[in-house]
Amino acid sequence: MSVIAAFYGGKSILITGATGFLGKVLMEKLFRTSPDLKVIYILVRPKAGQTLQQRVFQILNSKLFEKVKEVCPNVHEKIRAIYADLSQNDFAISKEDMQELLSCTNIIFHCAATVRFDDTLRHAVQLNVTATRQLLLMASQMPKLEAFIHISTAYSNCNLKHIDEVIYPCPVEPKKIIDSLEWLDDAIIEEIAPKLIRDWPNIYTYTKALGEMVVQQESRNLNIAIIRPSIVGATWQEPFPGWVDNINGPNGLIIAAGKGFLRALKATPKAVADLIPVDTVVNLMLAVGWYTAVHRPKSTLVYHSTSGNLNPCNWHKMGVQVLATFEKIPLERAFRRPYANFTSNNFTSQYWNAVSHQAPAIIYDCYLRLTGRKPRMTKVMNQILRTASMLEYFLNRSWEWSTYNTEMLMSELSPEDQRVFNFDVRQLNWLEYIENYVLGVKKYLLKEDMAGIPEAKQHLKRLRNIHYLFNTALFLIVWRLLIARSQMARNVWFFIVSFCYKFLSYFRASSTLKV
Ligand SMILES: CCCCCCCCCCCCCCCCCCCCCCCCCCCC(=O)SCCNC(=O)CCNC(=O)[C@H](O)C(C)(C)COP(=O)(O)OP(=O)(O)OC[C@H]1O[C@@H](n2cnc3c(N)ncnc32)[C@H](O)[C@@H]1OP(=O)(O)O
Ligand SMILES: NC(=O)C1=CN([C@@H]2O[C@H](COP(=O)(O)OP(=O)(O)OC[C@H]3O[C@@H](n4cnc5c(N)ncnc54)[C@H](OP(=O)(O)O)[C@@H]3O)[C@@H](O)[C@H]2O)C=CC1
Repeated sequence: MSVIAAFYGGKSILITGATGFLGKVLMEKLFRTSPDLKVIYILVRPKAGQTLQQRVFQILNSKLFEKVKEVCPNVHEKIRAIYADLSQNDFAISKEDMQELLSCTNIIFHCAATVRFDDTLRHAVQLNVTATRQLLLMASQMPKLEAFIHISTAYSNCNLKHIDEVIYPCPVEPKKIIDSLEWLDDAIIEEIAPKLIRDWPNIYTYTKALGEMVVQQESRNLNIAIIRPSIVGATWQEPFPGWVDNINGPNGLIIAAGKGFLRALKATPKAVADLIPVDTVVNLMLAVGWYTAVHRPKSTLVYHSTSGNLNPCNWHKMGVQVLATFEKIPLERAFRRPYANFTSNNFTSQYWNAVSHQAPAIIYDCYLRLTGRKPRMTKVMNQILRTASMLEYFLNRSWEWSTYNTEMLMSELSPEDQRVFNFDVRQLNWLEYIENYVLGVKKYLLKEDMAGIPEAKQHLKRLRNIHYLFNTALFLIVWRLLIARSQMARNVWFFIVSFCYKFLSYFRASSTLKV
């Protein structure tokens, strides 16, 4: 019997960000391995015209939860969705709900955050810093609380090259920033933001660093741990390989590459691609929850959930495998054939952007205009290039994350727990993982049917023929223009034609002789 699974039995667990990528996989694993848990409270806001109940219904009826329904048929009775908006005072939770949360919660997993790189400083601080402080305040009033697990990011200190499992101080106190945002107006805040974030690449990583500092400062006598995942990718094994449901991080770029929009990336091929499967992160979270509650370490422990130092993969290997998978399993209705290059050189990158991205988009938009349709490709292309440029910082650098605490925890687990809550990334086979990942993007994110693969392959063949035809036509036009204008080009042309003629005459003569 798994000790960790048994630990969560009978527990009341509070999860923020349960409707997000990580939150959903966390809930799934909890229900599957500890079906006898008491209740999972989730803090949810209505979104996109859906009520809380509709959102929960949709999650429970998704493919991700198919196995859970077999193991825990009354799963819907064990989820209690509580109306909450983490950017509001007291999270806008009703008095009765707050009372229940305060008196019953045993474990907290704080996953909610804004993960947008370009959010406003005000909103990112509200969510990634102030909300964390508020939740810690709530936690301090929970008599039954055993552990508070805060999810940060491995990139919260990406201004450093070597990152240890410790909380680093930020140049400006989070409290000072929170206070000043109360009276500064939005225009001034956006003006001072670049000065505040200094050598952090974006508001997201900066506010996640502030969030960690808040955890350290407001920890009181709570049992707290921080988990720092790197780039969270599709599931590796559980509940099935390749599950993914949003376009963050690599996912959007994989789609853009598969559809033939993105054919070059400014990336350093040898830089470490520090991806970590979402189920590995979740297994670590659950193990940390157990360890923090049962062993009560004296200080707040930080755990890195990264792959680079234990089982490194670089962008070259990843890119090649992504393309190899698209050869076997192409995406439907591609714009161009998937083909791409990683370049770390500015000039080459700009050249590829002009030739491989912008020019085809403009040509296609001209074609749409000529056929009476609305041009849209330039807009799509600009959006993709903007996203790629936002991720560039992470594609051109490598970091070293130490993993002493994570390895220590692994050694503390029983063999059964090491199997059920496996977070040993050394066992990951990258080629297999990436293939399943790409397949998952096609099936679960784009909802493409596997029966459409022969047609998708046929479509790629047509695109290849169009490509050859276009290049030949372009060559002939350029050549024709050159011949009309330059004597040298004419001389070269006559030389080639007479050479071919002589070659053909010789070939015909020698074949006649043989007969
Ligand atoms: C030698 C070489 C040989 C071989 C070469 C082979 C080459 C193969 C080439 C390609 C193969 C691809 C291989 C995979 C490479 C993967 C690289 C992945 C890098 C990832 C680095 C991530 C680092 C993360 C570090 C931190 C990790 C974290 O802690 S957390 C979370 C990460 N957060 C995010 O990812 C959020 C990022 N997104 C944003 O901040 C915003 O979306 C934005 C600023 C990028 C855009 O904002 P905007 O308001 O303009 O747009 P939005 O409304 O959000 O969306 C508009 C449309 O854009 C689409 N979109 C959004 N995000 C992406 C995306 N990531 N990729 C693609 N498209 C995206 C979105 O769908 C919208 O579309 P429409 O709805 O149609 O308008
Ligand atoms: N994905 C990644 O690559 C990585 C993620 N992380 C960290 O993991 C955690 C989870 O990330 P991930 O699941 O990918 O992110 P998602 O964007 O998928 O999920 C974010 C969650 O936060 C919730 N949320 C956001 N704003 C509010 C609000 N005002 N009130 C209530 N809930 C809100 C969202 O709810 P709603 O559905 O209503 O929007 C959603 O459930 C984050 O802390 C992130 O920093 C760390 C490293 C990498």
